[in-house]
Amino acid sequence: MAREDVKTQQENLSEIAAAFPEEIVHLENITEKICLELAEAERSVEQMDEEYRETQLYMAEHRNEGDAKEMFQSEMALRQIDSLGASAVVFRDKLRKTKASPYFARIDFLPETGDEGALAYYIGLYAFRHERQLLIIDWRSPVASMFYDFELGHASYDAPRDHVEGELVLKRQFKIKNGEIEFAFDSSQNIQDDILQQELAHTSDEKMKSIISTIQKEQNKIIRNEKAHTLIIQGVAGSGKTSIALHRVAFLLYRFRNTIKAQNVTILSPNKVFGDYISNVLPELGEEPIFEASLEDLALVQMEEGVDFVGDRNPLETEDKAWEERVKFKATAEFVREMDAYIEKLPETAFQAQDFVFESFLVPADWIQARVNVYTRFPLMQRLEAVADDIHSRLENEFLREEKPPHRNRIFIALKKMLPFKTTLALYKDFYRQLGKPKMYTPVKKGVLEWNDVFPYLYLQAAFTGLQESRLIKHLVVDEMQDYSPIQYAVINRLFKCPKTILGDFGQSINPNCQYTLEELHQLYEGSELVRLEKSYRSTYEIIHFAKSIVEMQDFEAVERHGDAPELLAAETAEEEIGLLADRISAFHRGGYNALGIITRTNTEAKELFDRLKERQAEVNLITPESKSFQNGATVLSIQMSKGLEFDEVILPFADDRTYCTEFDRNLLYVACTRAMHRLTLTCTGRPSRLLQGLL
Ligand SMILES: Nc1ncnc2c1ncn2[C@@H]1O[C@H](COP(=O)(O)OP(=O)(O)OP(=O)(O)O)[C@@H](O)[C@H]1O
Repeated sequence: MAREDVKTQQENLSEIAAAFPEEIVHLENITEKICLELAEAERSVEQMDEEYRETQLYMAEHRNEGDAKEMFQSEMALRQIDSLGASAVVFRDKLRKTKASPYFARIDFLPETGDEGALAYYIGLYAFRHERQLLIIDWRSPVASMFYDFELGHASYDAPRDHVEGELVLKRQFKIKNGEIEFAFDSSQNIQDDILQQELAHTSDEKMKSIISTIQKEQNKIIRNEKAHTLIIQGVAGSGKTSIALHRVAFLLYRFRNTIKAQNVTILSPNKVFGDYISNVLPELGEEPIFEASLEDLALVQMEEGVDFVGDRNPLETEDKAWEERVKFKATAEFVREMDAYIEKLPETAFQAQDFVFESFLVPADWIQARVNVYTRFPLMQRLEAVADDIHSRLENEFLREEKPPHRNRIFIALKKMLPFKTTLALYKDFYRQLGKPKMYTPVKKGVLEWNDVFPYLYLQAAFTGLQESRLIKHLVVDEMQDYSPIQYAVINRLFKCPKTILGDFGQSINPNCQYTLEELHQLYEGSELVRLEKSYRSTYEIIHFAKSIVEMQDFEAVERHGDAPELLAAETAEEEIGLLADRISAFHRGGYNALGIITRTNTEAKELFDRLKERQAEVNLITPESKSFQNGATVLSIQMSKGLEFDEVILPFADDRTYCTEFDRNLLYVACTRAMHRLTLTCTGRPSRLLQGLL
């Protein structure tokens, strides 16, 4: 550490000691107690380790003595020590973190009904108790909500069984690092915004981080909403939607800890890179990571044997009009209605009841059809199973007969023969035939579906043979909601009947073939709550102002954090533009930022640019749709792959009038520009895009 830094730190400490002497003492006291608990926790871990080793040794020494019962008991003991040991390690690690940074805020609250004066609450990532006294409260506790929701003066909170009113008489914020107070402010000094600014001014991290000390009031409302079965969050780029959704999961895991565990929550995210980028937030909040899946993962699990599919094509990279028509046709709410109408008629069209005859037994066709119609809640194949049982019981009850009725499986096989279409695939083809649009189904080859057929197929499969519904998942988070089509939502709703948090930004829709609207999505979830976030936290005021002008959006606010205005570098030739980019990449590596994103319109362009930059020895990475993780450094990637990510600095190459010229391209530019936190540069060869006219 440099001498000046040491001096500043010491000066800082003495300033805090002069302004808040009681806080220095309080921190010392609490640290002493944390150390006592930590020493105990460390002893407990060591003891478990020792017990585990001893039991293992004992088992190794006595294994050949042949006492199976004793070995079994030792095995069980080992498992129990292992599981207790794992909890002890988690507890110890939490205490270690608590020691380094025990709390970030203090509120003094005077309840209306209290007669003991104001109570001081210290708020931290984890609650901390010593000798049965609660010394730090969890940020998710009801009392802590007042820190986020109220200024000094009247305040209230909802405890599980009570609503408490009173007055906040003190609100203090801290930053404690390695057990030392780095700063402390009272909110009466109106410094809260400065703390948020400091957080936002940070250079980017490889993984998304938690925001518990600066959660804003409108965000807190969403995080703590426990009433909505489905909560839809429409928020502008950088408004903290993904952060909030993950903090909301942490809140739900805390609030409903007896019924929901991390393994009961899944997040549907656009790709593996994004999944990797957000994977640290919940562990940072002291919770286990949740399962991340993409639509492709879901399809792989559900798809019937013998049917395969290929990944999606990028609509920006294809000129295939017939394909475009197929995709557009299947991406509307009307298409779901067409499928529903077809499915409703399935019991009659996909099953043609005939008399069931076995030796002298006879069950008439109309009785069979009536039974099939009764089981409305089941897929057709399961209905046939149920009807096979019904027929079997009916025949068994014909007790006057000498003959035995046929085996139930034999009846089921006979019923299956009454299906004119034996497979979902055959039925799927018939659906388009009935619509008079057989060309809308164009498989890649026999048994291999195009991506646009995968979810319509699964929807039909749900009605014909059934899907494996998830009972394990009790909360589903859907990120980038604007990227899913109505039929995909229809299948998601079949698979996950649990409460959902659905978030995204319809302004960031980058698929010209899917024009689903927020209103349609809202209507799909009857009784859902829709909240809007209009303030962006990621980018500087200048970047937001620029992005907002591209999409001509009004309801879009920026935090007052200033930086350089976005700039446009125009080159005479393509070669010159690549040279400019290579220079910028070198300057980035010499500078203080961690992450630079060079964002192209398509994946093909990203690959080509990467190769050309490599030829010039530039130090860059490439993210493709197959990539699995996100790293700091300079990275070339497409707009599609940049969704949800952020970079200290963004360069948008090829911002010329041929590359970005349609109204739809405005959305693309908006997504790319709002990935930048601190700095944005556009480069082009020749005429700049008309969409940028007058903006730079
Ligand atoms: N209250 C806050 N305090 C500190 N940082 C915040 C806060 N809210 C959001 N941020 C930061 O703003 C950035 C954007 O957040 P996030 O990625 O969750 O936004 P988003 O709405 O999902 O963005 P996009 O739709 O553009 O992908 C992140 O760096 C996040 O940490």
